[in-house]
Amino acid sequence: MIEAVGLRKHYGRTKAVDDLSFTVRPGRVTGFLGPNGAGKSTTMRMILGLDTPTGGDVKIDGRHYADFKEPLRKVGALLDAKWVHPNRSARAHLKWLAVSNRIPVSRVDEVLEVVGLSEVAGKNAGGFSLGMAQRLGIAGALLGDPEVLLFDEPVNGLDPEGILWIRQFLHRLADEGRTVFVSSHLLSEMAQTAQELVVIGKGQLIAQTSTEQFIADATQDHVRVRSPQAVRLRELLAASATVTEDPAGNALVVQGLPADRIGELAAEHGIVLHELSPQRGSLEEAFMQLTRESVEYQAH
Ligand SMILES: Nc1ncnc2c1ncn2[C@@H]1O[C@H](COP(=O)(O)OP(=O)(O)OP(=O)(O)O)[C@@H](O)[C@H]1O
Repeated sequence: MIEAVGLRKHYGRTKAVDDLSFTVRPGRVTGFLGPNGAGKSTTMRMILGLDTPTGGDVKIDGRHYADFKEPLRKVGALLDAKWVHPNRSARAHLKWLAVSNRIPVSRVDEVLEVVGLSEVAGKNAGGFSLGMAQRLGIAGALLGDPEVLLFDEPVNGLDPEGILWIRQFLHRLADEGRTVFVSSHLLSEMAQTAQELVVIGKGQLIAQTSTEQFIADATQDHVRVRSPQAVRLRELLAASATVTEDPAGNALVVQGLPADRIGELAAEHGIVLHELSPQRGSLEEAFMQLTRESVEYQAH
């Protein structure tokens, strides 16, 4: 379990992380979500003891990262996939990591197998595609068979196949009971990957909730209705719903009544409908709206 309490990191006048508290539990994939510059990487670096907090605290199972005698056995992390010696083979890179962390070298071939790199293990990592480099980074994170795993933007720049592989792999790690904390600036991606979300904007917590709940709260369903008797229909619906017009002014936008009920009401009053279509709010729009609000809220 990862627990941050009142965590802060200030760079001069920039509050990269500002009084941030959250908890990441085992057995689930927890998405760490926020727009670019929200403070995700800074927070991850503080979890790993690579940055010292200006204030507050973050602990892993009640201890600071630096207090673990063999940290790679407790926490594995992928912060930058390009962090590898270009002239070293994948196997040599992992062996070096294993030896310098007193992890049995036999583990190297195991993790290469787990991430599907066994066949290219002897090739220079410098020639790897981004997807292969990500897999090698993940293999490094898994060397110590850690309970806690941190991944910073692991799907950035990957093709759909690579994204799917990472998504399934993260689920597998969580199903094994590990704590999996993965950052992204894309809500649509996280919606498919994470079961829990920690959402931040401008270094502050916006929400910590299940992904399902976050999406339900963030997106508002509505129904688009077109009718040649729009004025009458609008009066009728306004008694039990919120009715506005779409920006082009050629349809009513109804919130608070399902499409079925709108159709029934129109029929009961002999109103002709040309369109009756349920709409779902866009995840990305809702997310941008939420994070924008947090910025404005902070400014006031
Ligand atoms: N070493 C540093 N010195 C000064 N400012 C920094 C430093 N590291 C980060 N910042 C600033 O802190 C803020 C948060 O940055 P951070 O990289 O943690 O955000 P992020 O959410 O990971 O963004 P991204 O998705 O772009 O990686 C930004 O305004 C950034 O410019």
